[in-house]
Amino acid sequence: MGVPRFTRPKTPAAESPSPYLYVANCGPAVGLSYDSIASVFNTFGEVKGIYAADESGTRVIVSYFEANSAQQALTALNGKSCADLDGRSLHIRYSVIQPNSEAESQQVNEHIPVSLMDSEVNIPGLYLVHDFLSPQEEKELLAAVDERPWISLSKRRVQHYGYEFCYGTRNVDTKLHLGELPSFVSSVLERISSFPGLNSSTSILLDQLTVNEYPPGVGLSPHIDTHSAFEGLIFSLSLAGPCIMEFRRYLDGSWVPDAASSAYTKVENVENCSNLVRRSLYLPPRSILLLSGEARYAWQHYIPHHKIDMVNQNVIRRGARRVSFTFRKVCDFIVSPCSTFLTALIFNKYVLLICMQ
Ligand SMILES: O=C(O)CCC(=O)C(=O)O
Ligand SMILES: [Fe+2]
Repeated sequence: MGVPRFTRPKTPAAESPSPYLYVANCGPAVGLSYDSIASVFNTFGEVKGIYAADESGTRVIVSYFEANSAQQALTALNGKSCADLDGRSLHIRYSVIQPNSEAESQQVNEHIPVSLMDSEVNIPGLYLVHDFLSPQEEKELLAAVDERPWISLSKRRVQHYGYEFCYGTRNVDTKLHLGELPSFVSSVLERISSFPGLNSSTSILLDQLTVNEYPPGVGLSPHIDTHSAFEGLIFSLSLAGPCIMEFRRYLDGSWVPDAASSAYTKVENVENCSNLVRRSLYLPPRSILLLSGEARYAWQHYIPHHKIDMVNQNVIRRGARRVSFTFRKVCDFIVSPCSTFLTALIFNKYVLLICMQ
């Protein structure tokens, strides 16, 4: 957060000396840790930071305090084999700061530590259960959806069961019931009904399923599932490939009703990151995630658009595809932010409105 965004200059003319270097053939995906890169570049002057130049894991930005240090490093290291970096030949150019909007569209993010366990993420209401399915059950579920028609969105494919989710309104048409959830998810629903962590008296009724298929490098934009469309428990089963899911929440400030979605959104610009908290969780295949309470209502969740994820010091490839099954319960009545069916809950400093049964 708050880290400047850099890129490779588009034209050689833009390559005037700067304190920032774009270094190719260098990074965690080729076995070089940020620490080892920093120790080599530190010999030419004080390094301010090393950042991923993109999601490849093979290109980094080395940011110096002084342009002079960058110049020395470039002269000494460019195109030569570097003994302290496994003998790799680095390809180095000056880098430029990217305009914000461009950086945002590429979603070049500063890495945040990735948690493996729900308890490390420390978000109330978020639960992750590993190995919720066996490899055989995973195979059968994938085969079942692959036999059914997919709907192609611009970057991923989806299937809807129970009720169709409309991406334009981020809502469901409750009058258009597509039928019961398919029999191939019966055993999953049964296992969900005794989900660990939930109070045994909590009845778990789920009547909407969205299956998402993500090709490598495709993620999901930050969102909170529409408060008025779905009830309080959202289960997401991960199949085929892994990913990381990130969560973000504003620490303070006011939340306002969003007329289009009936969700609550924060007014300030997301790029003003000073009051934004982010967490990251690794979702392996066959795991299931539950978003409830604060995790469901207050935190946005999203999947960064990466082909590889850095999970601590390990490079994890996304795989040929990731397929998720998201189970939700559609709210039985239409609510608006002013509805008498709304009640206010206070989570930390801000107010959220949720629909009551
Ligand atoms: O793919 C996932 O695990 C999450 C999908 C999701 O957040 C959604 O459909 O709202
Ligand atoms: Fe979601």
